[in-house]
Amino acid sequence: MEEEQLKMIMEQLRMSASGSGSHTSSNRTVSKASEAFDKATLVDAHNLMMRQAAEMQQMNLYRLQPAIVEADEASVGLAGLASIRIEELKLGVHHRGRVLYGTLCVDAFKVTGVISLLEDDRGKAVRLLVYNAAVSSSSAQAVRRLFPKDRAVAVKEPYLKRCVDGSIAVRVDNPANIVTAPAAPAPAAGTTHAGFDALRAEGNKRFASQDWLGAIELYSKCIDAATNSLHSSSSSSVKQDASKASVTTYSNRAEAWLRLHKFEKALADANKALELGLDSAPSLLKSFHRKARALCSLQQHKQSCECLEVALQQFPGQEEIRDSLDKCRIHMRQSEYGEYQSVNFLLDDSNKPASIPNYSDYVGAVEIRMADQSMRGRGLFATKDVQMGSLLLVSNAVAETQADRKTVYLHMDFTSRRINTGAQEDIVTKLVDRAMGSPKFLKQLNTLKGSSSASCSLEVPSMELFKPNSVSPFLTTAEELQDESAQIDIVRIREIVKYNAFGKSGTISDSAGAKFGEELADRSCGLWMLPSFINHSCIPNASMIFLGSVMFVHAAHDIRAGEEVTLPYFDALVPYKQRETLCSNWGFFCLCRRCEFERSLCTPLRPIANPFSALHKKARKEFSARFAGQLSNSSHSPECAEFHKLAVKLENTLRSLGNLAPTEKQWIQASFAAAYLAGSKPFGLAMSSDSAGTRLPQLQTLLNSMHATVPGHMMTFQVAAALTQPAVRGIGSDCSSNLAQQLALEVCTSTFGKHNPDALRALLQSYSNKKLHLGGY
Ligand SMILES: C[S@@+](CC[C@H](N)C(=O)[O-])C[C@H]1O[C@@H](n2cnc3c(N)ncnc32)[C@H](O)[C@@H]1O
Repeated sequence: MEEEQLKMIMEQLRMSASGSGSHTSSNRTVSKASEAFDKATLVDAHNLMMRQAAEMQQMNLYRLQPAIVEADEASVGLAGLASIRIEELKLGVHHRGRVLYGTLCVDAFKVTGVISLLEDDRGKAVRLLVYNAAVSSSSAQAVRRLFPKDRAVAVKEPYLKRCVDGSIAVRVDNPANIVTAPAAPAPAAGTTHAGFDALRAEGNKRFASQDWLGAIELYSKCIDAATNSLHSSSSSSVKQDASKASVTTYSNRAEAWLRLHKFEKALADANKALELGLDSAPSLLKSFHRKARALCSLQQHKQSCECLEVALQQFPGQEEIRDSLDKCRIHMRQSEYGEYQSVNFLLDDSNKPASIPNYSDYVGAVEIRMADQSMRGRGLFATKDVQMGSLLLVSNAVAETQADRKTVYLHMDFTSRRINTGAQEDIVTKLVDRAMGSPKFLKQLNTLKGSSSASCSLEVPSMELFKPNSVSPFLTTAEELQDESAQIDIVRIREIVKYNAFGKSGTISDSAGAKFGEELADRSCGLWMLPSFINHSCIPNASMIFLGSVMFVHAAHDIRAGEEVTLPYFDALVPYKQRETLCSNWGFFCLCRRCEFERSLCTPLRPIANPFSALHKKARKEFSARFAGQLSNSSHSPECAEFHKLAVKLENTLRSLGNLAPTEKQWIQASFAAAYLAGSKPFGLAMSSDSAGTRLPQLQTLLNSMHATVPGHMMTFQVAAALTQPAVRGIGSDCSSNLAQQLALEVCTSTFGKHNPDALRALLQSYSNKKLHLGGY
């Protein structure tokens, strides 16, 4: 990416995001409110901006996914807000307790935020800037559907700001602060059979062109018209037509909601279609399927199975339902008993991201409790003794971004006048979108740490909220759905992302933490609900792997009942100072035994730690290159000699430190593992002792240290996999011993969970052959 180009684009966007570009000729500096709210002038400016935005998009240099957060933005309920007119709005004021009603009088478009124009009942207009609305920037259609022309809207607690060019606009950072009125009722033509069919057919056309919102709008009109006819017509044939039309259309709308990942709405529509139940078999079948899919996506696998069992009773010969039921039962076993056949996928030669199966959530023998050290807040604890490799939980990402190299996520902070980039911005938008219409999801989300304030005051939420198949008492009530967005607080959501989201590709720069929005490298990032309660340790007892966007957490060592489950938040196979910085990015200071010990050795280790930290990335790279099948290649990077020297120096320092406990020595060796590896015989320099005769630890000894310190680390697994390779065994290390082979299997169990020895060996072999491509540290 050309930095200059990016800077230029950001600047253009910054201008247009502030209202309109100062380069737009038709924009004048306006000072008087009466001029500022003149509809004709504003429509002209709007149309010009829209054309310019389209031109910019045609340049198609980058796909920009911007999001902006500025003020404190908790959304309140509509009830009790007093209305305010456009001319009464005051500049720079957040009109608390007020609501602005109006009609969207132009086609909306999106640059950094959605831009539209709101007209009130006095014919005055004001530009509307809506940020963080989850509409794909590439789809002008989706923007128009979300903010349709001629639609009545209410803007809660409007905030009027002056833009850089002098124009003024109502700025909305939290999309939950805009309530769009339902579409106008269906025209009279819809009250005949042909009319219903026409509306539904038009909806189906929109559906076929993947305009889900457009389809939903037409389906809704069809349902309204059918319902009106049912109530108002005296003709029994019209009533029958109306009832048939609404059953099919509810079912179709359920599918459109499914496509939009609005599972609660999909479930409500599928339920309605089944309740009315007068439909012909194909539509009824589809409704069962749609209900089952919605329940499955809501992690209600038991209910999903029940739904399909009822369907099978009604349609005994239906193979499709039988197939779905079989699949659903697999999910049921996953979610209830943790029975996953993930190893099959891991060992499948053709394993590709696109073929990753759907996995259900699972909650094993863990619960949330207050952590022992109160400043750690809540943590996840084992409820019984668990063995190494036991599955603790499986969690689907609730929001994830897998950005490619062409996608740039922008964060424009107008308060600090900074523009940052980071995939976390996209997560915020996705979470807001998901929270709209899902009170249960919002409830779950709001249990996560979302501020820097005292961790000890955090509440311990009920585990029922996170367990798959648990419905009651978190059913969505009609009341909750009425003002579904009332609780969405975008500032809090942004903070939640800051404290809980992380990258999964396993490099230091990919981890999110408090580096929110600042790293161009933050391209992959996600949020997992229950795993967000797991605290960090530099000597963790759990490990995580990702299959697609699903996180599997295993016990990486035996864990006793009542013990806290911990994970490394970052690559913890690095020396103390690096870990300290990474912890501080997450907003805490680590008090684990390893950190306390290494802190006490900062002075003697400094001559090694400083040069190592500068070269650490190179060491990792060298190791990875050597590991990736080039072991026979005798060439190595010039730094290898440097790593070797550092490793020798470290061994001598450890010796001079006298009586270190074996665990303490292992911690230090693990911190500098990359230096040992890149400077060692099999992976780097072809020698294992220096001229003075200092011997470096054997590979197996080093592996033991890494495994004892950060089990489940990908580099640890790679070393274990290498131990099983003849190329490494042949170098005269102690790798061929049974003990070494046993250790390799143990490391594999820590990383991938319990499997039979043959499967573990196959995994080690498969990794050696580079067939596995997984996230994790
Ligand atoms: C993903 S959350 C973990 C759950 C959190 N403890 C809670 O109560 O919600 C990350 C936050 O937990 C706290 N934390 C995690 N590990 C910690 C540790 N080892 N020491 C102190 N605080 C820690 C920090 O405040 C961090 O920002």
